[in-house]
Amino acid sequence: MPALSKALLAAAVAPAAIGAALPRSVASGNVGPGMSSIKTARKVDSNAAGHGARAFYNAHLKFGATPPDALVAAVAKGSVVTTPINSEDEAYDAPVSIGTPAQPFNLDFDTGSSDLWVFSSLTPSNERNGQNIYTASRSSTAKQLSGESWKISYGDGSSSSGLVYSDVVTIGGLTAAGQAVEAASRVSQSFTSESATDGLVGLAFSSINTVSPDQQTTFFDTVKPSLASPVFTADLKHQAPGTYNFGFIDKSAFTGSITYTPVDNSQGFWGFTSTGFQVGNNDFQQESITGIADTGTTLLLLPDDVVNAYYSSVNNAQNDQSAGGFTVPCDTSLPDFSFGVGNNGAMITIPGSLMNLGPSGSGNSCFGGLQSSGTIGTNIFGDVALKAAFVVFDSGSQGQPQLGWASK
Ligand SMILES: Cc1noc(C)c1CN(C)Cc1cc2n(n1)CCN(c1cc(N)ncn1)C2
Repeated sequence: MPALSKALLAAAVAPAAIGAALPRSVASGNVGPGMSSIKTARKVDSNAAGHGARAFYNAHLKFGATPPDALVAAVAKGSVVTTPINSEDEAYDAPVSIGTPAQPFNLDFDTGSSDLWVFSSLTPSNERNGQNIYTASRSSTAKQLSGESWKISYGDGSSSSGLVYSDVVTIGGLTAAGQAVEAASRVSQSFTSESATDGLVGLAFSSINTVSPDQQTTFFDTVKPSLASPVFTADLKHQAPGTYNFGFIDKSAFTGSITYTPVDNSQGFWGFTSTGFQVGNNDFQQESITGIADTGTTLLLLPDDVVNAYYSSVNNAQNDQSAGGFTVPCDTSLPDFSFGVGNNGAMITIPGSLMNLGPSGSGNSCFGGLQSSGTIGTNIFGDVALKAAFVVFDSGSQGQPQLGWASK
């Protein structure tokens, strides 16, 4: 390409690029000598209604301007408290309202699945155990998606299935109108027994939502266009309330800096590769450990070599098949476990105290928080790992999805 036209092309692109970054009023006055402006047709996409507001809002922040109130209101953010369902931090529930008038639920936010499902008036009474139930006929905004159904099974063998409605879903002040609400017409025993949990909010990628024949979007994907930033964060705590935030990063919630690492979402999960591990103050062991960030799994499930390295440093630890895995003496102080993230040497350290999940149910031994990922087919960074970190689930603020990890 001859030099002149290359320069013109560069000049032609520059104002358009600057215009895209700045509020329109500034961009149109920005055409100077040797520059030209390109009128772009504004593509109106009803699904992306929030994109313009988000770009305008971010342009204000980028140039140190205070966004007008109306603009702040137009870019949504949400924040909801999440609480362990028991003293072993087996899962974390958060309050969710569905329908008009609002029907309240406590749902397990699960970054390892992508269905929002609830116990319902369709769930047989012998499969209920005090859970709140969704009754679509009592919601003026509920509409059944006719011909649609769902069926899901989880890594631990539990499962549920049912019919599908669209309704209004509100989490932490964020409202998703027309969200797919999957009403359970059956649930497996382990859900029946879990009286504290009324269902799940799937926060993995919508590509693995199970509604058929028309796959539905997760709550996060439904509200994403209106968010100030296409992210949510998980700040889980040990035996204490934590927080899920949507649309923003709370800089007061973590220490140091956030280290980002690319996400492989080809399987629908928040997949990433850890750079290795460290037991206590031993040397860091470089080892690519590919797995998923999964708030719906209680444990940290890693390869056998990692698990053996950890428990070989614990006196009287044993792989007790009657307990279902590695156990430790309950009065033992356990070594910390660290795993590497990103390519700058950053590590997340799980204190030894969080590596003990309490009585194993056999003898006076306690169940280890780190267990073998063995035959699962992937490693799983579940709650034992996630509660030691502030985790950013970023679906694309920089283009491709990424996970951010910070200590706290
Ligand atoms: C197990 C379990 N996890 O939290 C709780 C609560 C339990 C046990 N509880 C009695 C019942 C139960 C079983 C499951 N859940 N709840 C949550 C979803 N499950 C997942 C999600 C996911 N991403 N990966 C694997 N299973 C299985």
